[in-house]
Amino acid sequence: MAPRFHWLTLPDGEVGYLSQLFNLSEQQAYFQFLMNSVDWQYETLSLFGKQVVVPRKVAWYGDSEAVYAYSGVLHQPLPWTAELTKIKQKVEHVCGEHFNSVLLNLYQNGADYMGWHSDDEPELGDDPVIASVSFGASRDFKLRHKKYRKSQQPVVTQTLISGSCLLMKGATQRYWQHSVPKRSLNKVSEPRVNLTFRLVKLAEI
Ligand SMILES: O=C(O)CCC(=O)C(=O)O
Ligand SMILES: [Fe+2]
Repeated sequence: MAPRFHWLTLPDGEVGYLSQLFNLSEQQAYFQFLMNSVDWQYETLSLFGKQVVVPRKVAWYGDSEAVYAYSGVLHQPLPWTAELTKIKQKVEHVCGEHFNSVLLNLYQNGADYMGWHSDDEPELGDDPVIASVSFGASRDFKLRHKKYRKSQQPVVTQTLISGSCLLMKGATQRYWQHSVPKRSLNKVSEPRVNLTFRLVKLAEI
C-alpha cells in the first residue's frame, strides 16, 4: 500500500506528515551522499544593512529557469544530480505534486537552527506547496499561527525524523510561520540534512 500522510489538526493550514518515506538503507545512502556531494555553502544575508551569516549551510538545485530572489539576491540553481532527481521523483509521487527546485539545509548539530519565517516569497505564488524531507538527526519543527495574540497563539511541534516527509500546502504560509529551534549539544550532537522541494513560478516575459 502507498504510504499516507497524517494530517495535523491546524486551523487555516494544511500540514501533513509521513514518518517513513525512505527506508533505513535509503536513509543511510542518501545521508552519506548529501553530506559529501552537495555543494554546501554558508550564506550571507543583508539584514537591516548588516551582513549576517545564516546559522546553517545551504544549497540550491533546480531547473535552470527556477531562479529565486531573496534578500535582494538572485539565486541561480545548480543543475539536478541523479540522486536529487531520484529523491524528487519519490516525493512528487507520494505528494501528487510537481516541483522544479530544492533548497537544502545542513544543520551540523543542535547549535544550527532556522528562525521563524513563512515561505511566502512572490516566486512561490499564492498558497505554495512545499515538501520537506529529512535525513540524519531528528529535529523539532515548530509552527505558530501569525494572526493570534501572543498569549493565545497556537504553537504546534512535529519532530521530523530521518526518512520523513512533511508537506505544507493550502493557506499554511499565509497564516503560519515555522522554525527549527536550537537545541543543546547534549540533545542533538549529530548532523541533519533537510530538503525543501518547491515550485518556483516562472516569471512571465
Ligand atoms: O529544516 C527544516 O525542517 C525547515 C526548513 C525550512 O523551513 C526552509 O528551508 O524554509
Ligand atoms: Fe521554511
